[in-house]
Amino acid sequence: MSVGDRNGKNAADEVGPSTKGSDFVVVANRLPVDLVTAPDGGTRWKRSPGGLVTALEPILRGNKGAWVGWPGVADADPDPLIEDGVELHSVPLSAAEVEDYYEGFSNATLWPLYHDVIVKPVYDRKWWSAYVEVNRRFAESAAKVAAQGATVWIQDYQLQLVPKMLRMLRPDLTIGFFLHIPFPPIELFMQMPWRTEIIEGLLGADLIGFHLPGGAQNFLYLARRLAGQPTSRGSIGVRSKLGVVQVGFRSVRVGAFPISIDSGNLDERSKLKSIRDRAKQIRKDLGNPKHIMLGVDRLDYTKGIDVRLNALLELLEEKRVDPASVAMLQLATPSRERVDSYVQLRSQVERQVGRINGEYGEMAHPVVNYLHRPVPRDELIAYFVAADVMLVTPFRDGMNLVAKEYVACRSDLGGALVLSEFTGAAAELRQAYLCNPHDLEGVKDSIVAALEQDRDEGRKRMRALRRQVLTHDVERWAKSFLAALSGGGVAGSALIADDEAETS
Ligand SMILES: Nc1nc2c(ncn2[C@@H]2O[C@H](COP(=O)(O)OP(=O)(O)O)[C@@H](O)[C@H]2O)c(=O)[nH]1
Ligand SMILES: O=P(O)(O)OC[C@H]1O[C@H](O[C@H]2O[C@H](CO)[C@@H](O)[C@H](O)[C@H]2O)[C@H](O)[C@@H](O)[C@@H]1O
Repeated sequence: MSVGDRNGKNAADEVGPSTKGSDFVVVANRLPVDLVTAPDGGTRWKRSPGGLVTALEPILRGNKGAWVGWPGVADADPDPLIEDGVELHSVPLSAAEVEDYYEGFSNATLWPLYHDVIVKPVYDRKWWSAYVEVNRRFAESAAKVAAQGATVWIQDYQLQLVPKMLRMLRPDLTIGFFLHIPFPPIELFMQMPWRTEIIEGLLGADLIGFHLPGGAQNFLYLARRLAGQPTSRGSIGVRSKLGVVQVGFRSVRVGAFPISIDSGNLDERSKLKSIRDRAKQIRKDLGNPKHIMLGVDRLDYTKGIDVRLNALLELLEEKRVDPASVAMLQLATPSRERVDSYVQLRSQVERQVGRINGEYGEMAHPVVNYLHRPVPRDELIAYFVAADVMLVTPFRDGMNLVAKEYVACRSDLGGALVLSEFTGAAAELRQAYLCNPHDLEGVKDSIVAALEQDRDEGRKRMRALRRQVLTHDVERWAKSFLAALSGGGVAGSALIADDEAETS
């Protein structure tokens, strides 16, 4: 989506809500663009950060659909506009709602609960009320925008009540829901005071998608246990063998659809001379080290940035890595900056960077080059091309698109990927140097193995990784989900109720 420096209110192609409505509507917490305030006080649109936008952008461009979402700043209510043929409809949030619904319930309750309770989730009744109210507003907006019989695809944990709310407003719609983060194990989910409301909210959809079969399986169990609905018994496959929850006369299907990237486009861009030249310049600017190590993440405690910094520090202390031969580049994009756990993480990471550089850096040559700001897309691609070792070490991650992007950028078959087993991507990228982020010695060994890999072994691994990423792109993800939503896919077999499941 090409987003220029346009004023949010005065764009030439603003539209009123279409009278007929759209046949394909995406509903997500964020619009694919953010409204930002310029130094002169005016507003302009800027591309939003994060994997979700990266993933859905090509599909919408091709479908001339509509997108319902928050414009990214409190109290803004821009008129609808058309961007690359896609109608963008804003759902405004007040400052109090940003605090309670977005920073609070979405990112200090659901996010940590669904990511293995890495930090303790906060259960606050006021936040829950805001979540219900904002979900209702998203449902009402989607109900207005969708044409008769349209397909509506709701995205992610911020909007888990929308499927049921929307179905009540518009029973004519086909409703899909996709969860971009892990769906937690039963023992953790049961902490949630509003657990039944969330499961029932999701059951308003016709198809509920997860990245991995394990998440789908967790959901089936909870639908039986908390909503008391019979479910299918068979195991769920990847893009195959859907599960079923019987809700009255409706069959709600449940499946695993691992998301991916626009790998063809990245492969092409990474071969551009301008990007290759920039990659060479980056190596030069870093002092021509033997090895460049790279981390690219939102500054989030799930991503394990602290793990890789600890590993590097110990490797330097143990002289297993020579500070003169490596340069690490860590891009940590600002994220959820007013949430406590994120504020604490920033201090921790910056202390670690300072310690490594204080002890092992040289004048004008720090070991860790740390950037706490977003960089343009082509600059990021040049980082991927330049990096000898890509470090992806989350404690838990729904997918992790960065791992796939690195692979897509390595048509030279160079580079090595160190990848946490606790990412969704690890299920597909088996030829990476897999590691357990809770096992520091294991992480260190994986980093050393990647740094010291034999050229032929590295090429063999990268060739296999690329085969996977180039043949399983974001288009395949969307098509497989939408095909199943429109009736394709193999349903599970016999239905079981909770009492039978407990004994089986
Ligand atoms: N252009 C640009 N993209 C970034 C930057 N930092 C992260 N990204 C992109 O944001 C996405 C992150 O997705 P993912 O790894 O799945 O993690 P998520 O942040 O939890 O969604 C990837 O597509 C990254 O390339 C940045 O500084 N600039
Ligand atoms: O909108 P923010 O609060 O700034 O956060 C950015 C996005 O982060 C999450 O991304 C997830 O989706 C990726 C694509 O499926 C996946 O690869 C990654 O593992 C997830 O963490 C979040 O789910 C999005 O809703 C946010 O927009």
